[in-house]
Amino acid sequence: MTIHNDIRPQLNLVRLPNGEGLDLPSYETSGAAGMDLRAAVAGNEPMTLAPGKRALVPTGFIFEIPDGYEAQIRPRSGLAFKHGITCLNTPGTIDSDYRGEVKVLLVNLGDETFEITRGMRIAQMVIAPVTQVRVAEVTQSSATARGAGGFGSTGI
Ligand SMILES: O=c1ccn([C@H]2C[C@H](O)[C@@H](COP(=O)(O)OP(=O)(O)OP(=O)(O)O)O2)c(=O)[nH]1
Repeated sequence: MTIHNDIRPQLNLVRLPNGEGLDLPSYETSGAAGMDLRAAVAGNEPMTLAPGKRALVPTGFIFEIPDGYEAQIRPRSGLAFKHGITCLNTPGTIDSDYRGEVKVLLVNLGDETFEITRGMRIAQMVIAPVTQVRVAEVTQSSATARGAGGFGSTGI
């Protein structure tokens, strides 16, 4: 019998044919919040992203996010700072019941064409707890000190 001392939730991954040979998503340091995701573009055919253009970049894996969690796909700050490469829909939401290939929606906000090569770490994925609520329609909202104040109502 195998005894598992690791109490972290388990993330099952299914490797797709285009993910053959790619490293698994991984935490780069022991305290990293996000796992880096790699581009599953063809090895002999890098994807080019011209300034202002967007592209859905495959990761080569199906992720089985554990029940009660979601995955958030976020940009890598280095790519954003150096090349203007970010996620258009940040944070992208991966639902726990999604069973398709996870893809990363990148956009080039820089002023030079960017080349995405196979295995390049293009984004990071944070696993976060999700709370679903019961929805109830009521006739009146409860009173609070803030009331309807917002958008700078407390001063800038
Ligand atoms: O960056 C992303 C965002 C989403 N997805 C996948 C996983 C997610 O569970 C599914 C649906 O995403 P979302 O809810 O953002 O899409 P939608 O536009 O609301 O479409 P749907 O009607 O399919 O929910 O698409 C990705 O692979 N990458």
